[in-house]
Order: sequence, then structure tokens, then C-alpha cells
Amino acid sequence: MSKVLGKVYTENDADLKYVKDKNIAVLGYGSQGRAWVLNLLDSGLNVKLGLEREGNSWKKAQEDGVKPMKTEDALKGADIVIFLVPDMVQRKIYAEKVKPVLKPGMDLVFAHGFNIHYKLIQPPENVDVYMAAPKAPGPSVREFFVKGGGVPVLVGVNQDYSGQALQKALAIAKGLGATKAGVLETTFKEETETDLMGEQLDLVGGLTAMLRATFHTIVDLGYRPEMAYFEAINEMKLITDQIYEKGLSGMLRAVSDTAKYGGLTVGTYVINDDVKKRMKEKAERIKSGKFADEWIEEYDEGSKNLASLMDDLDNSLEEQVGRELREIVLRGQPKK
Ligand SMILES: NC(=O)C1=CN([C@@H]2O[C@H](COP(=O)(O)OP(=O)(O)OC[C@H]3O[C@@H](n4cnc5c(N)ncnc54)[C@H](O)[C@@H]3O)[C@@H](O)[C@H]2O)C=CC1
Ligand SMILES: CC(=O)[C@](C)(O)C(=O)O
Ligand SMILES: [Mg+2]
Ligand SMILES: [Mg+2]
Repeated sequence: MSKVLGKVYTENDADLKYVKDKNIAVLGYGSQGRAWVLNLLDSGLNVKLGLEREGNSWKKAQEDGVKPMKTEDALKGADIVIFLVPDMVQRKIYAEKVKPVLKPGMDLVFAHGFNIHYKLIQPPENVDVYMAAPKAPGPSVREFFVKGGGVPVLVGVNQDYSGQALQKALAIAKGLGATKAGVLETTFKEETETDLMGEQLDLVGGLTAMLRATFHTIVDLGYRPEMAYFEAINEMKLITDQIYEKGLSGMLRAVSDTAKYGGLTVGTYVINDDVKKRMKEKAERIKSGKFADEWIEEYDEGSKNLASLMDDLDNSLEEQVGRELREIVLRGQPKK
């Protein structure tokens, strides 16, 4: 029994029978979509892949031995519709393709609560709305499954018309392999807001900004960029691997005493109360819905700021050095 976690669902708490005879339409074959389609098919479920265009995803699915079809065709006779197109695209596909064929008793399933929580999609009362949110990038969802395991998934129920929404969410999570690890329960609000906070404050936002700031601090003092890249960026994976396996204190015990002392004293000097105040400001912005409004507006105007930020990053010194150094690093990587 766990001392601090809420209920953790594992293999025996979930039964595929709740979704086994249902027709499942998965919309999208990107990072998550590919992993979901392949894992759910391998788990023996009836999955149809629906795509809007015969583009890259279409080709990739065919290469994987999956038969893609037009969204409309995948939705024919569907009982369960799983949204794995980008968050900003879901409302359009819902309005144009799903809503017209939505019948009482159907299920709408999400991998992230954004569209439901921020009311971009407002389903009628007579359908189930639930989520299975993998706490890992899509490629890991597939890789763990293929190796006989699974990544942790959060399940949550927003509407339980059938009275079986939680069982179905757990069944989908099991089909993804997640009950091999553990499935935790959440709400759409909690999952959406904490997911955004994590990715903005550290995983995606804070981390890249910190790596780049450290890189430039070292380079600005006159050291060579390749030294800075190794120290400030490349080695981060090895440190986070230690945290992943052994926790923060386990990582600290794996590095030298010199690193331990320097790290513990300087880390909190750099990431100080002032930084935490700024983090809180941005976390509040997520809670208030202001971040969602900003992102929707940016997307609707063509994501120009996003594209230009990505361009700047691609052209940065750290990425130029990184592209060359990674060839050396990856050459020495043990074969999988
Ligand atoms: N990427 C990840 O690892 C994670 C994603 N999620 C959630 O999973 C869902 C899917 O996200 P990803 O897998 O990252 O998406 P993605 O961007 O990797 O894949 C999107 C799929 O939708 C298609 N698509 C893209 N633009 C489209 C458009 N305008 N019209 C129609 N189809 C379009 C693409 O061809 C592709 O098949 C989102 O709700 C996301 O928040 C949740 C956990 C982690
Ligand atoms: C991979 C993941 O869970 C993220 C960072 O939240 C996302 O891609 O949105
Ligand atoms: Mg996430
Ligand atoms: Mg996210």
C-alpha cells in the first residue's frame, strides 16, 4: 500500500472487456496517435485510424502496416472517438466531423484535458467524456509497450452518461500498457493545469531556458562553445536519468561531493524566491485561463511568433554546436 499516493490502478483493476466489442476511431497519427493505434491494436481492440489528409501521417501509418482512412470513414459506426490531433485542431474536427455523427452513448476520449477544460469542445450530456493522459512522450508510450511494459497514465472522467466511464478509461489505459506501471486518477482541470505548469515552468520552458543561459554564461567568459555544450546541455540527460531512476537525492549521491556541495548551495541562489515568484505568476496565468486564450489567439493568427521562436533556436550557436557534437556522442551510444 502506498503511503502518500491516492489509489493506483494496476493490471487486475482494469478489464479490456469494457471496450473490447466497441468500434474505436483514433483521430491522428502523430506522436501519441501512432503509439495508441499500435498499442491498442496489439491489445486486440477494434481500432480504425482516421486522418484528414493523405500526408505524412498517412504514409507513416501505411509503413507501420496500419490502414488509414478518411476521418469520416473512421467515424462510421464508431462507439469511441479518441482525439489525438493537436490540441488546437481538436475543436475544428469535433465541430465539423464528430458532432454531426455523435449519437447518445458514444464516448469522447482525450489524451490531455485542454479542449474540455477550457470549453473549446462542449459535448452534449448524453455522451461519456473521459481521458487517458500518458505522462510520457508518444515514442516512449510505444517503446515501453513493445518491451513488455507501459508508461504511467492518468485517467479522468468529465461526463459519465453510461456509468462505466471510469472502467472504460482504465480499459484504454490497460490497452496502452499503462497498468503494467500504474494508473492514477485525476480530473480534467487538475491534469490540464498541472500538465501546462510542468511543461512551461520546467520540462520544456524552464529547462531549455536554463540550459541556454548556462551555455551562454560559459561562452561569454571566453570558453569554447563545444566545452559549454558538453557541460551545460549534453550531460543533462545523464543527470535526469539518475533522477528518473533514483530521485533527486539518489542523483546527488551519484555525483561527486564537490558537485553535491556546489550544486546544493548555488542552485537555490540562482533559482531563488524571485524566480519562484515569477513561476507562480505564470502558474496563475494558466489557472485563470489567460494562457489558453493567448495560445488560441496565437494559433488562430497562424502561429507566427511560435515559428519565429523556433527559427531563432534553430539558428542559435548552441544548436549549431549541438548538431555537430551529437554525431560524436550518439556514435558512442550502446546499441539498443
Ligand atoms: N506529444 C506528446 O507526447 C503528448 C501529447 N499529448 C496530447 O496528445 C494529443 C495529440 O498530441 P500529439 O501526439 O503531440 O500530436 P502531433 O502533433 O504529434 O500529431 C498530430 C496528428 O494530427 C495531424 N494533424 C496535424 N495538424 C492537423 C490539422 N490541421 N488537421 C488535421 N490533422 C492534423 C497530424 O498529421 C498527426 O497525425 C494532444 O491532445 C496532446 O496534448 C499528451 C501527452 C503527451
Ligand atoms: C510530453 C508531454 O507530456 C507534454 C510535454 O506535456 C506535451 O507534449 O504536451
Ligand atoms: Mg505532459
Ligand atoms: Mg502537455
